[in-house]
Amino acid sequence: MTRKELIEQIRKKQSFLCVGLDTDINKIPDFLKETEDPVFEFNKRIIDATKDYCVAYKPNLAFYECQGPAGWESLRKTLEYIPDDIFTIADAKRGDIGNTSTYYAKTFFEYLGCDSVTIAPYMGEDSVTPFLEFPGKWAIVLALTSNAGALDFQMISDEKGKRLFEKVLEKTTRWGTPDNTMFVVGATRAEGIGEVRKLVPDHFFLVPGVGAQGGSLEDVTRYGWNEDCGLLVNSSRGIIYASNGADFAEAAGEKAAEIQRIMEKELRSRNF
Ligand SMILES: O=c1ccn([C@@H]2O[C@H](COP(=O)(O)O)[C@@H](O)[C@H]2O)c(=O)[nH]1
Repeated sequence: MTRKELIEQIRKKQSFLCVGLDTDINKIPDFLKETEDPVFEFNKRIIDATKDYCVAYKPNLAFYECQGPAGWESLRKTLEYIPDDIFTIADAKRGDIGNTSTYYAKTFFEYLGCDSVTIAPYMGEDSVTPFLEFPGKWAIVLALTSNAGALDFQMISDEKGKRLFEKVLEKTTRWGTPDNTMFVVGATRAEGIGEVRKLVPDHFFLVPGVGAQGGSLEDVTRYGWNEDCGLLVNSSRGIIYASNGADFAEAAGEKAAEIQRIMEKELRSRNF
């Protein structure tokens, strides 16, 4: 999906919500466990209930890979089921020597047909650029993450006071463009979102950390907004486990609709 198409979807749906498909087999309602593919059946119902309120889905690979070949099949079927006009993110946090990164890119972009994949940039240029060679596809590079451990490396400063996450932004913006690169910036660091926005005014941010991790949607919008919206805000557990009963899909739909209404207010107040 191109940037123009993504922005069109945000305008049309008045939403910049990404629903995280972190589908934990242990949290799936019992009645679905009797089906042939419980993870897919769960996701299918979540997608049916939430697709009108979101512009992106983000399956996190950990929840699928742990199931072996069956998990990969659940993931493949899920991605195939997601409507074509919704942006898909494989949250896989990949990146390796160039030759290997090319094959990761082929896996996510060609075999699974995802629009984007999350990238850990620690191995540098040749680990990231292979993901930028696929027209219409995106690399979503970890910049300032939402977890406590973000402080261990990302905030380390060099002798001039430049922090590691700033160096990541400076370098990666030279390798790609705002049409094929996004950055992960955690919602738990509202002031950090503002700092990143100043450094990269044009790029889209994937922002996890609202909902279960406590980040504020209003703060994310205040600090992260750019003239194209520039935000995809993810919530996983807060939506897909809004209820653990037979009404789980209905509850997920209600939660997604509630977030979309807040987003619509934010978008309209900026004449978007
Ligand atoms: O900085 C980061 C990067 C990725 N994540 C991932 O996003 C979701 C968040 O799930 P919630 O249930 O909404 O907390 C999950 O897949 C993480 O692995 C992140 O949280 N922070």
